Amino acid sequence: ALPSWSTLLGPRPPDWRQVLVLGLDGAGKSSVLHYICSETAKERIAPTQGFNSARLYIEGLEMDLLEVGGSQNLRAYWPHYLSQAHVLVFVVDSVDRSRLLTARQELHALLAEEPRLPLVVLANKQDKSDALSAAELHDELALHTLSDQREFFLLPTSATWASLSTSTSVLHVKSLLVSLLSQP
Ligand SMILES: Nc1nc2c(ncn2[C@@H]2O[C@H](COP(=O)(O)OP(=O)(O)OP(=O)(O)O)[C@@H](O)[C@H]2O)c(=O)[nH]1
Ligand SMILES: [Mg+2]
Repeated sequence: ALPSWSTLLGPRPPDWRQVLVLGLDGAGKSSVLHYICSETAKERIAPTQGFNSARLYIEGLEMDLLEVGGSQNLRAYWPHYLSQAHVLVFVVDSVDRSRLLTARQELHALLAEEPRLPLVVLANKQDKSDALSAAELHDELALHTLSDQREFFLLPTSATWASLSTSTSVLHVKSLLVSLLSQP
């Protein structure tokens, strides 16, 4: 087994929170992270080969956002990070109909391991004209089967610079994370 964080670096500060960001390759995880952490235009975002992380200090919290890449060979690593996460953000490409079933299976496999981990599903790429709506994704991802015990949110998002000032801005995700993680 890998050594735990506390073995390596001592105990986490009490205001430390980890946001685990997962989802299939190309869903938009790195883009979401980028626009949550920096409101600057970015032309190209490369596929994540391993991990991608960012730290935010916000409203008294030290929030680490950890993305594990979504390509098939990296998905095997996903479950390893669940136990230290305070919330799971699962990003879905709302246009990628052919892989919705895969996304659903991967998501439910993760949820089965952590019955109480709060979940935020992002119906991403809402700026595209053929995007499924959040309500359609709710059905396709079988989110009605989630237990009442789990805190759960589903947000329509667009992780693009042009969308930062719109109703699907990822800045709403940032606010949601702050309010979720500020709870004692
Ligand atoms: N139009 C549009 N494009 C997006 C959006 N989010 C991401 N993209 C694009 O989709 C592609 C993949 O985005 P990434 O952020 O790299 O996806 P990822 O989930 O990090 O993928 P991996 O790192 O390979 O697992 C990039 O070309 C992004 O610019 C969105 O909301 N709208
Ligand atoms: Mg990425």
